[in-house]
Amino acid sequence: MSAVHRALQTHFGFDKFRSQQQEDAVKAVLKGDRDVFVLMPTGAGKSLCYQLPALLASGITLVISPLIALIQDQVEHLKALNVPARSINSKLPSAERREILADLESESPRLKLLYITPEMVASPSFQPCLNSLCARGLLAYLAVDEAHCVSQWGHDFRPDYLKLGDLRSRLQGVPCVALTATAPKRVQEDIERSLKLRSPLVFATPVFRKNLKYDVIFRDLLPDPYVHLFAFAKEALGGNTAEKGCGIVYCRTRESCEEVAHKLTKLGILAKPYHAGLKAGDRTESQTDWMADKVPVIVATISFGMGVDKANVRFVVHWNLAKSLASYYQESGRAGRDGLPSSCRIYYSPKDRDQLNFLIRKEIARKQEKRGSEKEQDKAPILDFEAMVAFCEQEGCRHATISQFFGNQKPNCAGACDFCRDPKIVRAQLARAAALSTRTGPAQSTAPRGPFGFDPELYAGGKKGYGFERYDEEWGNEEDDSEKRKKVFGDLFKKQMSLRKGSDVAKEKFVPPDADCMLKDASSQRIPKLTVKSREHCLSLLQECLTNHRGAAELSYSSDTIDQAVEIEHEIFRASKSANLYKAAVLKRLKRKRIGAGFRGSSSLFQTAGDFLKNSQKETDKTPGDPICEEKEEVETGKAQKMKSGLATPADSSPIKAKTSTTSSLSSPSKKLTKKQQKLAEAAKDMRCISQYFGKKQVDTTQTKTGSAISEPEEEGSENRSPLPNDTDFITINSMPTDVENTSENVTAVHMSPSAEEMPNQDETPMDTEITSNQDVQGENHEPDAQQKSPKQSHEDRTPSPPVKRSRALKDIKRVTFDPVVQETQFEAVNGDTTEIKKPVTLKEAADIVVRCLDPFYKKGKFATKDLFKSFARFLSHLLTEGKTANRGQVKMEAKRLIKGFFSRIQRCESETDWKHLKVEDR
Ligand SMILES: Nc1ncnc2c1ncn2[C@@H]1O[C@H](COP(=O)(O)OP(=O)(O)OP(=O)(O)O)[C@@H](O)[C@H]1O
Ligand SMILES: [Zn+2]
Repeated sequence: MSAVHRALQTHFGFDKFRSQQQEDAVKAVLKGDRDVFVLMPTGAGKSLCYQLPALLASGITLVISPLIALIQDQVEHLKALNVPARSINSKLPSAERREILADLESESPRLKLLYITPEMVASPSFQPCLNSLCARGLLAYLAVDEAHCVSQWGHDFRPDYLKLGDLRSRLQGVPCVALTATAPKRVQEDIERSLKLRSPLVFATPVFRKNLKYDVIFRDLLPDPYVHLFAFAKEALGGNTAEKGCGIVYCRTRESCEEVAHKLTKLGILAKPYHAGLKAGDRTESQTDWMADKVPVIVATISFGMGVDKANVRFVVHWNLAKSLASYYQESGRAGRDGLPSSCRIYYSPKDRDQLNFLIRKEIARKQEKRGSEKEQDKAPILDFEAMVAFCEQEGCRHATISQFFGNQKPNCAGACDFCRDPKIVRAQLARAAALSTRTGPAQSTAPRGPFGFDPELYAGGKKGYGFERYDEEWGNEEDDSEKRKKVFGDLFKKQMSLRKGSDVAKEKFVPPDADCMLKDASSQRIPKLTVKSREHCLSLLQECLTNHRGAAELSYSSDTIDQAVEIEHEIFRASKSANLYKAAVLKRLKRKRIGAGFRGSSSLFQTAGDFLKNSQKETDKTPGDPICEEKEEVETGKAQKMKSGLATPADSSPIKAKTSTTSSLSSPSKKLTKKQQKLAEAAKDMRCISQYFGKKQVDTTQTKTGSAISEPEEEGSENRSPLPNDTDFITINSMPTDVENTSENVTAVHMSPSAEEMPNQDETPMDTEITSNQDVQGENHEPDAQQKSPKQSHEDRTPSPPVKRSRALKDIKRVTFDPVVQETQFEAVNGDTTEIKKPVTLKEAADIVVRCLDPFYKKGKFATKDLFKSFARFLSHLLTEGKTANRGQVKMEAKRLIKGFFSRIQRCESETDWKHLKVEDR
């Protein structure tokens, strides 16, 4: 037996080395002629690579370790083995410190290993001791544990580790051993450079594990991802004839853990969730049941798995993307530790990618704001994440990507990944995914800007580090809507106040999208002054337009129209150079669609679901592809028809529109508008709708002349001169792009004078209705807006009113509502209370109302499936219309009451039986 093996046995009690790498590394260190770099996974036994040589060499090994806690562990462990190891640190009692220093100063110190933090190494108090050891040639090795801390690319970067380069220079002739777990190539290079390792011998555990089969499935392309996952898990576990095996599904949120576990169990594989939201007892039970093979699948956030070493993990699924390729390798590496074939799969979704990308950037920005500066290291999480995304979106061997990422040679995959097994399938999947999304590159949506791609001013300060672990725990705990609203209001208010004080708000603070923001490129600030809220509002208009186009029978508001609207909005966003051009393009889309939409050929106020279906079918036949893009203007579509078609946007429901609606439906349902008139009216509505949301400076020439309102149109890119709330962009007539020039002129005309020529029915509106509406607007709706009003606006509100019509038009125009939900509610309240009082809602209208009321619940995961959501919406719509003649307001109230009652009794809708009782009890 060699001296090394004997020492291994005597001092550490091990019969053999754990791996060839470990033995080779120990021997290389012992030889002492070269620096050594040890790259092995956690738990592989790296420490032994310097501890054993330290015992065999003469002199002292100085071990740098980043944390006192880690040091204490190591020292305790070595002391228990009777190895003379000590540490000098700030927590050490002074008597002990004196004792250690005395030993180190002695002629032949007893100590073999001295553990120390990088801060202590650099501290003046330690310098005499260090110099003395150096001068007397008593330093055997310099060991740098957790060497990745030296790299700015590493997630644990410690500035004091950089000083180790200087130390290294002072310790000429003392071999250095750097140790870290598997690290990306660029981190390895950084370590070598920073620690001034001289052509080190590298001992690295190869990352390639041929028993692991990697693949990526695009989740959005699947008809039912849960069924897909179930089939995969079943196969990986060996079907029914399986010997005991188990699997892990990693999710980012608590909700998805619950959801996936529930689905798998329902489909036939017992699965338990594991996340920080569970009671400690339940969490432990999930883990112990899984460890004991009582439950085959654990569905967990990434907090699960630390220290879990289970050999028979047959699959590791990532339902959500990992934050970096390094993390993914580590997490997926929990599969197949027994060496048997196992599978690692990612259910990839670009939406998921965008969300995580946003979170990562937000976290970095938080950190930057906290520290007040950007640093090189800020780039690391982005690059790591981009590597993860590239892994999913690539056409190439997955194993090769991982190996090369960690600086290993390209391995012989031999069909252990989807690409090597069948590249055609991977390519086909990518092509389908590309067709589904207009997006092409991984980092496109949040293209880096500024030195590190971030504007540190963008986000609020954070509480701790990058804290990625928080993603898995807090992602699902979003503030509720009212909180968000309050925040938006609060921010606007503050901004207003600072403007009033004349403070210099040089740069608009970008309000980042909420976590559940559906916009693509949501955090992009490419278009100056275009806010997320504005975009979201436009999205909702497009979505609504699409929904109405398709019809309530499909109840498509909830899913595919959303996706479609998201695509259209994004397309407009990408193609627009300025906020005004963006808005004009949205307007154009809405306008086109509206003019062509509605219930063609029908002038009846009442339409059966059957008629509706027929109409929408006709429409579908006529307009293949993008329903918004393909227009067919129909001159004969009457106002009443349009109103009835359910194209009710917030502005559609405005008093002006309500009035028009009433009169048209009461007095002249068959009255035809000329094509131009119709365009004018529609443009007016659309413009008002968008403008109201954008909180525009609506230019009314009367106002302009009297100087009581905004006197100058805002110019593109100019600073805010307006005292109006600044969440907003401004549509002004002068700055409207040429392609909507006619429209904007007409808008002016309508706003200036909603005369009979443009809106022929208005004159027929009874005055009392008008006044009532106006009072409603003031009485019910001013309150929420109060904070946002500028002094000027308030002043205007107090000035004597012009004639009623104009006064009301101006009220609408000046109204600044930042929250589309609030706005919508307000307008609907007006609408319901006054103008449509006698008009019974159709099934389709009821469906619109129901879907809108129900949508927030769906988004909060209150429905087990989308189908359940649709089904429930359908059920409620029928319930609310069958044998009843209620108006919109009543239907809405009733819908809200039913939904509220429903969810007060159940946590989550799991099946159709959940609402069976509704008819009996609640109606
Ligand atoms: N040759 C060996 N035979 C058996 N056990 C070993 C051997 N070498 C090390 N070990 C044990 O393996 C465990 C992990 O070792 P160690 O803590 O050195 O891992 P590591 O690679 O440094 O991990 P980390 O990255 O967490 O620091 C320890 O309990 C250690 O005692
Ligand atoms: Zn491969």
